[in-house]
Amino acid sequence: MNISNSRRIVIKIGSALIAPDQDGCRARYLLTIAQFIVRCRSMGKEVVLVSSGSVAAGSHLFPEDAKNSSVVLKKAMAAAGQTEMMATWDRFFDFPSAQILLTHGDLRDLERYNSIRETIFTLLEHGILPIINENDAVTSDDLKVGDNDNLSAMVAAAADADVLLMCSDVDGLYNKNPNLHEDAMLIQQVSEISEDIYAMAGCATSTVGTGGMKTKIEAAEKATSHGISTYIVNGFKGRTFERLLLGENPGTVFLPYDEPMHAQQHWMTHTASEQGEIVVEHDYAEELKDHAEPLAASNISHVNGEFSVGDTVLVRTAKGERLAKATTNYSSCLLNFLAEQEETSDNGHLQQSIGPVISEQDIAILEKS
Ligand SMILES: Nc1ncnc2c1ncn2[C@@H]1O[C@H](COP(=O)(O)OP(=O)(O)O)[C@@H](O)[C@H]1O
Ligand SMILES: N[C@@H](CCC(=O)OP(=O)(O)O)C(=O)O
Repeated sequence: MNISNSRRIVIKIGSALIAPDQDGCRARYLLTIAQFIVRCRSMGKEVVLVSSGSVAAGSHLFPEDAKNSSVVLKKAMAAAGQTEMMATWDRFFDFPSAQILLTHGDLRDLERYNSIRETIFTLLEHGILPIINENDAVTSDDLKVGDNDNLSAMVAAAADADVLLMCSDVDGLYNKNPNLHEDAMLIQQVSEISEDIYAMAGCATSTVGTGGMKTKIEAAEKATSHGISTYIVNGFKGRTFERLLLGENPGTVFLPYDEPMHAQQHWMTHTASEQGEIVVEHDYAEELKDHAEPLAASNISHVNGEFSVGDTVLVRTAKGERLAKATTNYSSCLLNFLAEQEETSDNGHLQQSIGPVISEQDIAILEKS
């Protein structure tokens, strides 16, 4: 899938394109990108924008010595910069745009995730451009995605997009950081995201970027496993967008999986985070390596952490091997109670009397890492 034959595109814009001088938003690069969005829409494609840059855009409103800033100041910069960024985007368009600010706390909760999907679909249906960013002003370590590359991949999956386009400050993925190595070579196509691909990725070298190439590869893995073709391209160059409209690849393309995951399995694997762990007996672990099997209470060795009915849990072996993520039908409290009864009283049959702790369709088997 390329831009010319795509139906729904998520475009992610890095901070350096929004605020290249780190003193507020600049139109220098955004104008070309906005024109690209207008062209895509006039070709009948639906576009969702994931825009970074609120911190970079807001930093000039704070004293110079605050720039190497504390987390609290960064949140304040994000809150102030977000309005400036939205106003800048809005100036370029003669159609309405809408702001959606998200945290990982929102995306990993299935009810809120579905509500986000509905909002995106309704906006698109009415010709409104959704502009999404992490809600940096309210996040904590526990709640945040932390970088907009991974956020854009989660959004692309939620929006049922067929292309994810990450616009950065380099031409694509190189075999090593091109800003540090003159002989670095551009990788034009990645058909499988292996450890070797991750090994090529370094950190961000700009003062405004977050995550560098590592988070872009993580994002590509999330998106391609959902069947979404993923591009990393240079947003500084106008030619990038002309080539994309011609159906060409001006940067690096990551090919989608031949057999993408089902939506719920994808959400569990790549978006939901585990609330606790269920450690399973050896025989069940062996079966799970082959195929998803309902988990009976008697297959459980013990549980770790606190979780409620409907939460996502990690299923692992006693040795720590990560086997699957799954939705649990019982709380940790009830499972601990049953285990206690099994050990201390004649009520061991209680374990047999309940239904599966995890149902077959609620298991997402994890690839071996
Ligand atoms: N193998 C690599 N190929 C390309 N860029 C790399 C690589 N390793 C590290 N980088 C760095 O990643 C940066 C892009 O990431 P980042 O600064 O987070 O951009 P953005 O703001 O677009 O998300 C590049 O400017 C470069 O310094
Ligand atoms: N949410 C942050 C952006 C975080 C981020 O991932 O930045 P970038 O690496 O420039 O895409 C902000 O708006 O400043």
